[in-house]
Amino acid sequence: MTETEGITVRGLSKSFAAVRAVDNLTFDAAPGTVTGFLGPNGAGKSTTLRMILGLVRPDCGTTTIDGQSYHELPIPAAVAGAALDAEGFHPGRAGRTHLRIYCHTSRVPIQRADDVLDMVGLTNAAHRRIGGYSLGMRQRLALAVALLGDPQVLILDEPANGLDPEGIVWMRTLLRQLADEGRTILVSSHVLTEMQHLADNVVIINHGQLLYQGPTQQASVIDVRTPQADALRLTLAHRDGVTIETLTPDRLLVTGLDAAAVGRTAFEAGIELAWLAERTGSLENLFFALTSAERS
Ligand SMILES: Nc1ncnc2c1ncn2[C@@H]1O[C@H](COP(=O)(O)OP(=O)(O)OP(=O)(O)O)[C@@H](O)[C@H]1O
Repeated sequence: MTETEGITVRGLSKSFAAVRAVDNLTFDAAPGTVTGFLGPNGAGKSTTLRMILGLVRPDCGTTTIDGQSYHELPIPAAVAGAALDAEGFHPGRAGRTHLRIYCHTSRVPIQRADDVLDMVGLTNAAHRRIGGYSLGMRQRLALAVALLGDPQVLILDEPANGLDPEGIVWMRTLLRQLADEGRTILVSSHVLTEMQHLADNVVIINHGQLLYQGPTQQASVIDVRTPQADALRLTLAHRDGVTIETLTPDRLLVTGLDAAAVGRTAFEAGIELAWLAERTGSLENLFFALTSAERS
């Protein structure tokens, strides 16, 4: 494994007919960390991951892995491994045969198939037909495929889906170990409590737009009411790392600043505040505060 620059996403947009699946999205996933990629159903997570992997062409914007677009990578499997779903396996094939075929197409030594089977705990099922695998076993096999090229970057779409509690702990331990080795792990999930334990940083999106990027543990959101919401929005918007969600015409949710910084900025700009609260705590609180904007 060599040095990596992680994943960058810059101004990424994609529409399918009238649906704006991803809307001017910018974020990073850094080496040595697990980045949780969160959002409600239909938020645009899978479309984003597919654009990073060169499977969907963006309308505009760029994504890089290790400083290059996916298509520019000389041996993609050696740089980025992906597990996008646990379907699409040939049911009549044994797990080991499936991996050996991938070894061939990915230009990886055939012995690597047994190594990754061992890593994902499927050695005993290596000769069984995939059609007889449980969903959790297929998830492990998908992860094994992603690991074949010993990549610096792993992109996983809902990898814990179908795993039992023991499997979830196993996955968490493995991903943590891979990140500690300096790899970049980008993992989408609906399981917020799991992300609280696993992810160093989270990226939360809704309607294809970034709502929050930051450390999981310090995740907090400032809930602010002001009769001058437009003015406050304009004043805060130019700050790096700040995202602002308009809940109602007089209420904003601000991330990327603490309550004192929001209050000070408003004071300095002569903007009246009616109410200011910092919501900290679980990732779940932050997620629901941010994604409930249109329900308020
Ligand atoms: N190939 C496609 N053709 C048409 N619309 C699409 C296509 N792919 C995605 N979409 C739409 O784009 C939006 C974002 O979908 P996407 O699958 O990226 O979201 P997601 O966050 O991964 O959702 P989920 O958590 O449910 O998997 C949705 O409205 C979806 O219906």
